[in-house]
Amino acid sequence: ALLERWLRAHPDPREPPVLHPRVPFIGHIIGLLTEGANYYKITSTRSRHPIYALPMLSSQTYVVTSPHLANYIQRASSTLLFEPIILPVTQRMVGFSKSTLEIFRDAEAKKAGKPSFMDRMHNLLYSLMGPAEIRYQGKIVLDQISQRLHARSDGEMPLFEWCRELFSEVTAYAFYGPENPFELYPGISKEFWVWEEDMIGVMASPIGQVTHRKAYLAREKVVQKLTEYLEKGRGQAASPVIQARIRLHLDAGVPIEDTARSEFGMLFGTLINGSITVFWLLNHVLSRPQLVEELRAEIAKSALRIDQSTKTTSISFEALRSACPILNSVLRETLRVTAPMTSARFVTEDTVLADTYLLRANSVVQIAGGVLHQDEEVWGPDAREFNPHRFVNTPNGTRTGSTEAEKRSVHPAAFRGFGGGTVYCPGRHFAQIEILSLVAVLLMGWEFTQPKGEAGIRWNPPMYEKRTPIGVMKPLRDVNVTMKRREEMRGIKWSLQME
Ligand code: HEM
Repeated sequence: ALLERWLRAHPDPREPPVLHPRVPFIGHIIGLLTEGANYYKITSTRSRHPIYALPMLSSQTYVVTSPHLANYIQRASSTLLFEPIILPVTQRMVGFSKSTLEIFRDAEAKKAGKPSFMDRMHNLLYSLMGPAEIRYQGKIVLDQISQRLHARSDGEMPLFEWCRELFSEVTAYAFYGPENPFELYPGISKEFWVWEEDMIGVMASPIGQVTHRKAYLAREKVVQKLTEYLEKGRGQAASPVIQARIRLHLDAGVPIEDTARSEFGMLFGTLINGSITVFWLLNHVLSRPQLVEELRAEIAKSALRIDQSTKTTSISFEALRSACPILNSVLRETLRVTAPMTSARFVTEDTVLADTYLLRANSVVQIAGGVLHQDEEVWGPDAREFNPHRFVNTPNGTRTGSTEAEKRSVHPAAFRGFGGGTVYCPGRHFAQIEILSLVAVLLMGWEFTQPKGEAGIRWNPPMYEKRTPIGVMKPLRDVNVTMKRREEMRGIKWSLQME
């Protein structure tokens, strides 16, 4: 307490204002653990500064709530690093060994000024997942979605569970090939989501295998199947990006089991945010009948082709991307209201931000996406509402307001759905192919009505806002619907195309 008092009395005047916890040392840690993504909203209401410091034990976390400063954080990528944060987090998440962690840290290469293991991984992902490189994999995922929807019969279902199963299976197929564990062992997808449900518990507990046994065992089952996948050489049919990742690991001397654990971490990136986003997008659209009609008209006009001779209806992803502004806007708006991304970076040396704020070495700085996404200054008075047309004119979004001056384009760093700067999600092009195409075919081909015996569909479940902010927020309950082919689309064969 004395030390804390001394530190409080001697801050550098350039340091961001400090928001002291109500319980000394650990108050903010307790707040984050109990309030999750919500906690930054609570502290930002108390602080009201564009950047402030939350002291935690002997260190501190700076929280950024202005798009202008978020932009500076993105640009200071030589001293504000993702790697010192993501490596220990991934190790706790997937459980690889200490020796593998050292291979990933690659101190030798860094000392010699050569690209480290993580640099090479970063370059590999960004070079193999660009819009052009991802087209072949895009075609596979679209074929998979078409085939699986054809095989589906009408009936009742829990929408979130259905979305995540379908999305997990088609995505795993596109990344890991036809002999991926999700394809060979149908129960594995469920195991993956059992782990996801309690992954924070497994990560936070020093003895997760005892205290959060169910989730821990589920993870180990998936890892075991991924290890078998690698041992049997099934990765040879994987996408180019996965083949290159596997080669990079094995060439660097990472054991097969830890390579499998690293791929388990990749599944976290590829499956979770996308599945949850599809659910929320459908929820926001299907609960607004007028928006459903508007989107159907947009897709029918710009992206749908009907071949009467073969009774095939095709939807072109390229047209969805470039000629369906409302659909694209709805995707970004869905992320804006459900994704409180925090872009955490480790401050490796004292850094002065925007010529004004001093960030101390060995601290953490986070961009509070959840706060930024609800800021009325940034988005206008309807910041807390879902506005499907917000991103129609520009991908950065337009501020709502009553005068022309108020209706200005939003700062490009305010939308945090895919991060930004050097850690701009490399999977975003692929996610866009899957999500836009899946939603478009569901809207054109199916109706979602209330299940028998129920008074209506219970749309808009509450979001799991109190979870530690790791991605798009999950719904706290599922939404039951009856999914039925539209009369005018019966007997039609669907084909999702890239072009
Ligand atoms: C809707 C779907 C998705 C969302 C909302 C999303 C969101 C994000 C965000 C916000 C970040 C930045 C994290 C930060 O700044 O700290 C990120 C990074 C990342 N994402 Fe995604 N993502 C999605 C889909 C995917 C897919 C399909 C992949 C598959 C490859 C992927 C792989 C990654 C990876 C590997 C990183 C870390 C990049 C690096 O180390 O530089 N994501 N994602």
